Amino acid sequence: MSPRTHIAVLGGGISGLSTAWYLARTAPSNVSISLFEGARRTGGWLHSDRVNDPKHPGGSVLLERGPRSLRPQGVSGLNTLEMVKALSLEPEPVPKTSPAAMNRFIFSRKKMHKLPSTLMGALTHPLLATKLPRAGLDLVKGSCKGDDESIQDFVTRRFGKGFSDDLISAMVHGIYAGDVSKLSVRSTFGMLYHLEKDYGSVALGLLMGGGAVETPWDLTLKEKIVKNMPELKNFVDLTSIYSFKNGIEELSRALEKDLSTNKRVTIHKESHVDKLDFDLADRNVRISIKGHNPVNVNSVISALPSPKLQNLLSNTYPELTHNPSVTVAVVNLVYESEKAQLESPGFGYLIPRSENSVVNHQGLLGVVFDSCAVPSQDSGPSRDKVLKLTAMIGGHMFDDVVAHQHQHEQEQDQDHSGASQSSSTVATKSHSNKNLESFFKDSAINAVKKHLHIDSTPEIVKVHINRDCIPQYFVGHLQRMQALDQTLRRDYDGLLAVTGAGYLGVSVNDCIKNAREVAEDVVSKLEEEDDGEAKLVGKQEAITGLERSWFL
Ligand SMILES: C=Cc1c2[nH]c(c1C)Cc1[nH]c(c(CCC(=O)O)c1C)Cc1[nH]c(c(C)c1CCC(=O)O)Cc1[nH]c(c(C)c1C=C)C2
Repeated sequence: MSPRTHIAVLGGGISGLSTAWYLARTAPSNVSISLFEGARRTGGWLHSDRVNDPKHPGGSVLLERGPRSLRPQGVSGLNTLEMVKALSLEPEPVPKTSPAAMNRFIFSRKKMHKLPSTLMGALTHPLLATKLPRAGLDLVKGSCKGDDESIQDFVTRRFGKGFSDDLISAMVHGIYAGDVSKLSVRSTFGMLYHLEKDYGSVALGLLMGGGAVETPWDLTLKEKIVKNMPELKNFVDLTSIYSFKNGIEELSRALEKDLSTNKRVTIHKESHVDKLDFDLADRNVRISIKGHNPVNVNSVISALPSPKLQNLLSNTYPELTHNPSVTVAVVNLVYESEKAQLESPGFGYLIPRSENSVVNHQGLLGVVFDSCAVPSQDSGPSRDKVLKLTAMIGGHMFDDVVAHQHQHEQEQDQDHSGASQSSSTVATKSHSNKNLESFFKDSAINAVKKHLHIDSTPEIVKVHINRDCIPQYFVGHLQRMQALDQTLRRDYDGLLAVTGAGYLGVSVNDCIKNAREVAEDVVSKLEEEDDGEAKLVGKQEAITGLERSWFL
């Protein structure tokens, strides 16, 4: 029986791989799936490297570039765990009782402070003690008049000026590497928005047990997973975060391996998709690929960054290009543990915006204590003999930091040569990139000296600049996603759906859950024909991948 319905997935990141995987698990056998991976996935934010340890022959350390752990809690956490089990991966759990689970810090006013672990803890945090009388405002303040506002405006309106400068801006650095004055409160901290809308006060709403943001689809999914895999409950109850021996990237590798053994799935590696042409009457999409013959399919699910999708379309959708993505420089530092120890073990520390002009003019977002956060990833003699730290730099401050550094370089060059630069642009650029990496390296080492009092020289230093790695949900994001939902439905009638970190959640768990939702929805639109085979048909409620934007 030859396949009659062909679905294409664009993008080889965790969202694209998960979408293809869920399609392969749920679509009837006559449906074929093509995954166009695009640029090399290993260049991405979820990449892990294993590096030989020069001081301990035979030993190796794992260096991560981006998020290094997953949370098992909530419906999205449970959903990822179910995938982990289905792929026979072995999670390395970090128990709730470990220092990494209990101690997250914020460096402010020359001191480390423990980050609160609950929203109520945040409202009564010592860093905010002087502002507490204003926090009482939350109980009497009215709700936001519009549909959205920045995190800073929300927090200032409810709790008074200054709240967002310390605690909140630091937390926003640790998840979005973003700017509290630009990010949408509704899309990033939906719980706060809903507590205010439903109870008129964040504190009151919390006391009343409110704030959960779960769609009907989430609730059904949770019920299904808990019923089918009751054994996950124990793991969730005991585990704060988990990773894998070879890092988070094990998940993408396992998905790719599983897909490559499935006869219905074709993986087009390093395929550069140029253009998408839609024929609504024939229900066909023509995919043009650089250097290859075009491929015709019945439906496309794009898991590409949204500006990349815009480049493939004839129509213009401002919603795809409104939000920028930030660049984060990641500096992995490996010290010999005999010479370098943490005073307070934990997950790491974050730097708030308010510290920026004082100690953090170099754009430091925070530092992860890797060997404490996810122990057990280093092998052989390196285990327990290294202190691994990762500094994250830039984010929303990246361009300013780079501009500042270039200006500094030019001033130094002029001082040395007494003349302005005359080298070619290319030479200047590569020279600057090298200088930039060495600047990030020095910034990271100096920050660790200053904040953690670690003076020894690191044995391994790796700098990686993750370009455009975290999409920034600016104010009005959800409304733009709702508008996009309507226009995609109108213009493509189910021939194009979208998923990925640029739309409805940046976390790995969100990306996987949203991939599942779009894949299962597309499969549910397959209609059985007289001969018993399944075919994709156009319908009033064609799938776009953005349906849940109406429930958030
Ligand atoms: C210092 C900067 C960063 C640190 N992690 C990230 C940045 C930019 C990236 C990141 N962190 C989280 C996410 C989303 C979830 C995911 O995909 O796993 C992303 C993209 C999770 C996260 N990290 C912190 C918090 C409070 C959260 C939310 C969920 C959770 O509680 O796990 C805090 C945090 N991040 C970093 C540090 C050093 C830190 C706390 C001390 C590093």
